[in-house]
Amino acid sequence: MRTVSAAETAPTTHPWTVHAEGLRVRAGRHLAVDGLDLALGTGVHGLLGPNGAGKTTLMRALATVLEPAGGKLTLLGESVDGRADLRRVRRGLGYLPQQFGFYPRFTVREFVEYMAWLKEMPKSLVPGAVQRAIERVGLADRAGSRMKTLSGGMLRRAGIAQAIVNDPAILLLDEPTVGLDPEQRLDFRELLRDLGTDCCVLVSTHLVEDVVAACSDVVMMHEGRILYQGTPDDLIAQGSAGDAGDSPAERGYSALLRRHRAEAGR
Ligand SMILES: Nc1ncnc2c1ncn2[C@@H]1O[C@H](COP(=O)(O)OP(=O)(O)OP(=O)(O)O)[C@@H](O)[C@H]1O
Repeated sequence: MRTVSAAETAPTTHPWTVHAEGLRVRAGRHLAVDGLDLALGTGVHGLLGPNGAGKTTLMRALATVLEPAGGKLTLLGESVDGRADLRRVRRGLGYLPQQFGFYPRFTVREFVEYMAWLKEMPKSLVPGAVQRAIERVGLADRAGSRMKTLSGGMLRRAGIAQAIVNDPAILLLDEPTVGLDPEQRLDFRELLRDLGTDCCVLVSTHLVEDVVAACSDVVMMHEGRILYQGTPDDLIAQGSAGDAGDSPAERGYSALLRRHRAEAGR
């Protein structure tokens, strides 16, 4: 039986949650996203690609931190361009950047509350939402600890808590498993699957195994474009015994890159 990807099961009568056509985005002076087409609906989408593929730049554009330099980008049915009022879209977004800033003297609870306030959440909903987000990432027993006293993995989890506090419709997680120990990674996969039941989650990672375990859809980027989109099973089917990698999914990933580079004459 063929597994169906989230992109295929998304309703066709509604706009995609995330839709890009010929999208171009600059990182500094470099055109890091260059003619990218992408359609994402509800589910967990794993974003893979070699260093410098443009994953972070794409994430930053979807988070409305970077303005597109060209092409079309639609988020939650709203067109994102220089003239757009992005407040409604931003209220529906959650974003964990690769590096995020915080006041070191804030407690975990204060940090997540502060982010809820920045997202313009109704005041009466904040305490409950903050508590729920902190519990979901397994930090309830550290809610009163100052951010500066947390380990790297705990900081990452606090970052995820702030990203989900507003129950976003689009959740963007840029390398969220960096610094997590193996047990936390397993918990995180479960959290991802749970979040993906009613949210469009895009998670960038170099850990192909996390994608296979937790994602319904694999999106692979190379040189600013989408090289491949399919299910984890489809990704695995791309590889063979001779391809580089320690697992069937890694071999599928290597095979796709190898073929693409061969076709491009590199
Ligand atoms: N501020 C900048 N100025 C110039 N070039 C940049 C800037 N930021 C990124 N780039 C370049 O843009 C390209 C894409 O970078 P990006 O960080 O989006 O890739 P990535 O896929 O997230 O990489 P990684 O897996 O290493 O995090 C790279 O070639 C990078 O060197």
